[in-house]
This record gives sequence, structure tokens and C-alpha cells, in this order.
Amino acid sequence: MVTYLTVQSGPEKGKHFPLDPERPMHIGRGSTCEIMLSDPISSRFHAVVYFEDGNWHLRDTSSSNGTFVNGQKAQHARMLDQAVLRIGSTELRLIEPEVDPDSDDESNRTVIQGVAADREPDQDLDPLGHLSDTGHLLDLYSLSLSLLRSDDANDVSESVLRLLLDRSGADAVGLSFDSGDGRYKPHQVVPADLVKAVKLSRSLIRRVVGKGEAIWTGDRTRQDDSDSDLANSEHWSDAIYVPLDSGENNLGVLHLYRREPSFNEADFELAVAAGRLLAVALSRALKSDSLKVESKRIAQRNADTDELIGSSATMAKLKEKIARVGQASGSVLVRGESGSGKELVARAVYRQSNRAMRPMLTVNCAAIPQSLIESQLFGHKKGSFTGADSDHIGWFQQAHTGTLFLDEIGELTLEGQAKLLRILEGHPFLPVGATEEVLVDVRVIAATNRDLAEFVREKKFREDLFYRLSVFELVVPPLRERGDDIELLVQHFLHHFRVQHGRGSLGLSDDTLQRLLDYAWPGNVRQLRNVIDSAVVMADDPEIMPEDLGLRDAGLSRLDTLRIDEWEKRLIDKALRRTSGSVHDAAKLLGISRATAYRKISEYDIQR
Ligand SMILES: Nc1ncnc2c1ncn2[C@@H]1O[C@H](COP(=O)(O)OP(=O)(O)OP(=O)(O)O)[C@@H](O)[C@H]1O
Repeated sequence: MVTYLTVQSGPEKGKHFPLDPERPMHIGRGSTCEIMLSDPISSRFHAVVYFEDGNWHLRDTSSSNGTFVNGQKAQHARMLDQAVLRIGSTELRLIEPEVDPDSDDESNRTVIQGVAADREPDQDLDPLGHLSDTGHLLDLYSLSLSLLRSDDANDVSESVLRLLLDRSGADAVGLSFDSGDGRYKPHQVVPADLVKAVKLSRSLIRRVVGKGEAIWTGDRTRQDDSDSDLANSEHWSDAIYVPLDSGENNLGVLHLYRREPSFNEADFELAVAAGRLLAVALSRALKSDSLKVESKRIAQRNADTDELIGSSATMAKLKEKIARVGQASGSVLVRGESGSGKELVARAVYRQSNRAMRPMLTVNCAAIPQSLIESQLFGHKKGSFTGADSDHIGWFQQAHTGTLFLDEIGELTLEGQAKLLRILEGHPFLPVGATEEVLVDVRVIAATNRDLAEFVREKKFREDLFYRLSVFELVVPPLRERGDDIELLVQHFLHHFRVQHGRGSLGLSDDTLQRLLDYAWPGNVRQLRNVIDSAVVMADDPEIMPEDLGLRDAGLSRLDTLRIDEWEKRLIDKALRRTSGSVHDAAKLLGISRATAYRKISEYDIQR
């Protein structure tokens, strides 16, 4: 049983992330994080959880929005059992395995027989290894056939439970799974009306799961208790527990109960053999289930996050350019303000390229300490610097034959830039501390929200690299310059978060929409997404009102935007005030005809 983080709220609600004390677990939006969140507040590399000196610790890795432990903002914190870690709207609770005292009534049970479940791979192929009663061979043969026919986990376990009920003399047979918190709960019991009578012994489960041992126990103290009401009884005369071991992990426990003494040896052997068959069949069924879920999740994720919404003229042009650049083979530079959608654009380029079937790795150069950037990107040999405890295969090698997305490329050190240039020119490079050069075939898509030309002037960025990278340059326009796209995005995120937060009937008032259209969105699409996300949570039915948006930033109004219509309106208004409402004089001042002035006054509904 391992320590894990369970997600209590946010987009990943219900997921469990097991923690490995041997390695740091990164949390964030980045696709390389062991604990990957889709919460928009989360940075790509937001925080790291690691085990040190017998305790779990959390360190914030310079996230933009901070990390909270038990409600307190924390750079570093020791996390005890049940500690709650919050990133944006995502809350994760640390669950340590329970070390409980033997709380059940095993004192009067005696172990009649125990068999170590054999974990050797070749033994797995022989699930009937210990079977002495050949009478059961035929039963197991027909069971194997029916298990082979089905990929459905429920069908598979039902067949095994029914066979055991028929052939072993058991009065009840059940199957239990770890319910996610280290406790085993009955999942299926036959006959179903005995489900309440099945009480799992925690100490036996611990022994069976921990040691991989099948156990047959008996409580001979109740031998004479023939009048007991079985459905209400918590005591069984005999019980058999069989671990379902897939070879990699425990899938569950099979348990058989008998009212009267007693099982015989053949029953026990049948249960062990059936358990082995069930483990193989279940692991196959679960793999096929998880593949289905994963492909659904990927399809869903792409639908949710990879679609570039926008039909404004600037976005239409950008999409056209993406299609052309995607087909080409050179490196690409994506420029744009923070949160404007550069990563989404990079993904669109990748999807349209002929490398779409290979991986795209994403590295945020700003999230890696400057001193480690080079070794992370290009790899290092064990011992090449303090802290290099093992060889590291760099990101470039990992992305070989695929695509590497280098976000915030402006943060790359000058040494790193020199190596990157060599790679882009098709030369091999030397990992840190290595003696042999490595040649890779990687398409680089870089992104920045900095003015790289200015960096070049300041000698912070190599000019030759700048020109090499910007052969194909894609500029993502800020949201405030995308006209009607704001409304499209509002509707898109509203739909998305209504579904996510289960608020299907929530509407948007006209005033709220106007406020959203008027706002200048300094944080671009990311800010808009976050605003709608929290408004959907905060609003009272039936409509989101302007105050639910939490846009208190008064300095950033539509008058700070670059929208021509806003400026026209403002200028006409000013001219009219200067000419005390005379349209004739105002038109002269503005250098437009009187007819145009009248048309615009009426169009913009300007008071004279
Ligand atoms: N055109 C769009 N359509 C739909 N969603 C978008 C669009 N543009 C951006 N987003 C969403 O806005 C958020 C920010 O986008 P993204 O991470 O691509 O921005 P960025 O420019 O790379 O940000 P940063 O500068 O911080 O790296 C993401 O949740 C993304 O899915």
C-alpha cells in the first residue's frame, strides 16, 4: 500500500496519484509532470513532492499563482498524512497507508492452510500447478474457455464466482478490490443477497495481499451454532482468501465462505487455481478497459484544449499560415503575449506536420534553473557536475525523430543557444561531460513572449540563432485585437465549464457579455478562460452577472484597447463636446463628411 495524492476538487477530481519515495514527483500542466493537471491556474511545472528524512515535502517551483498547503501559501512545506495541497481550484489530499491495529476477530481463527502465490512468470503460465483433485480439471478447463471468450471484467469475474459457488461447497463467494484508500471492499458477491454478511478481515487481507499468500482459515468455536441467521451473521465457519496477483500488482482478493465446517483440500486448491486464472483474465480485461478509457480521454482532451477557437481576420490568417508552416520542415518561432495561445499554435503546427505520429515533447526553458538548462536539454553523464548522480538522456535525444517545443526560448543561456544552433544546422552535439557526440533529428518549435530582436540588440540572444529560428514566424495576436473572437471564446468556455461544474442551465446576462467584450484582456485567452471558469462556479442561478466576473481591474477598460471602433467613438464624442454638439463642425474637425459623421453617431448611439 503506497502513499498517494487523491484529487478532491478541480478538473482531475477523483484521480489518485501514487507517490514514489525514490523520485521527486512533479506537479503541473506540463506533459512531463508525473502528476499532470489541466487546471489553468497551474504552471507547467508548478510544484514538486518528494520524500526526505522520513517525511513527504512539497516545494513550489516558482509557480505563477502559488501553492497552498492546508490553506497557507507555501514555498516549502512538510506534508503529513491528510495534508491538503491546493493549486488553483485543484485540491489534492495526501493519504498515507493506514497502519491499523488488528481490529477484527481473527483471534479465534486458525489457519488451516496457506499457499504462497507463485509469482514466477513460468508458474503464471501453469495456473493449475498445485491441483491434486483431477475432478476439478474439467471445471477449470471450461472456465478457461469462457474467460478466453470475454474481455469484460465483470463477465470474467462472474464466471469464476459462479463456478466456485457450484463446485467448492462454499455458501458465499466474493471478489474485493482496493477501494483506492488501501481498504478492500466487496465488489461482487454471489449469492448477491449475502453481500452484507460478507465482512472482510483486514488482518487477513493484509497478509494475503502483502505476502501474496492464499489462506484457508477456520473458526471451530461456532461449529454448533447451526441456528445462526446467515444473512445477519458476521461469523463464518471457514473462509478462504486468494490474492489475485497479475505479476505486477495485486488486482483484488477472492474470498469464499462456508457456513458449516468445512472446506476440504480440493476446495482450497480449486479456489487457488481459479484465482490464478481470474488474475490473468482480469489483468487482460483491465488493460483493454484502460486502453479504451485512455483513447477516450485523449480524444476528449484534444476536443477540449487543442482546438484553436477564432474566426477573426487575424486568426483566419494565422490558421492558414499554420497549415503551410506545418507542412514545411524548418524550425518555427511562435511569438505572442502571455496566455495568447502560443502553445496551442505550436500544437496545431505539430498536428499538421508529417511528424504528427511521433511524440512532441514540451520544455519550458523558464521553469528549469539556468544552471541545469543545458544538461536537461542536451543530457549529461553521471558525475559531470555536482548532483549528476546518474546519466541523463537530454530532451533533444528523447525527442529524436519527433518535435521539441521549447517554450520561453528567450530564457536559454548563451551556451545553450550555441548548442541549439549547432543542432538546427544539422551538426552533432556533445552532452555535458560526454566524450561522444550525438546526432539527432528533431523539429524545433520555439515560443516567446519577449522581444527577441531587443534581446539580440542587448546581446542576450544570438543573432544567428534568432534568424535561424524565425525562418517561419507565427505571431499570435493579443485577444483585444481579435474582435468577435471574444464572444466565440466566451461561449466556448461557458459551454465547457458549465458541463465540467454541472451547471448546465446557467446563462450570461447581456451586461456581463458587454463587460467581457469591453475588457482589454491583458492576460489574454488564459485570463478569459479563468474568469469564465470561476464565474461559472461563483454565479447564482440563473445568470452570470458582471460582479461574478471579478474583473476589478478598472485601469484596463475598452478605452485602453486598440479597437478602431472604440477609438472612433471616443474621438467623435470628444469632437462633439468641443463643438458644443455641432455635427457640422465636429465632422470638419475629424476630417470626415457630415453624412459619415451622422451615420457613425447613430451607429455608436452617441449622445450630442
Ligand atoms: N484560440 C484559442 N482557442 C481556445 N483556447 C485557447 C485559445 N488560445 C488559448 N487558449 C487557451 O488559453 C490557455 C493559454 O494558452 P497557451 O498556454 O497556449 O498560451 P501561451 O501563449 O503559450 O501562454 P504562456 O505565454 O504563458 O506560455 C490555454 O488553456 C489554452 O487552451
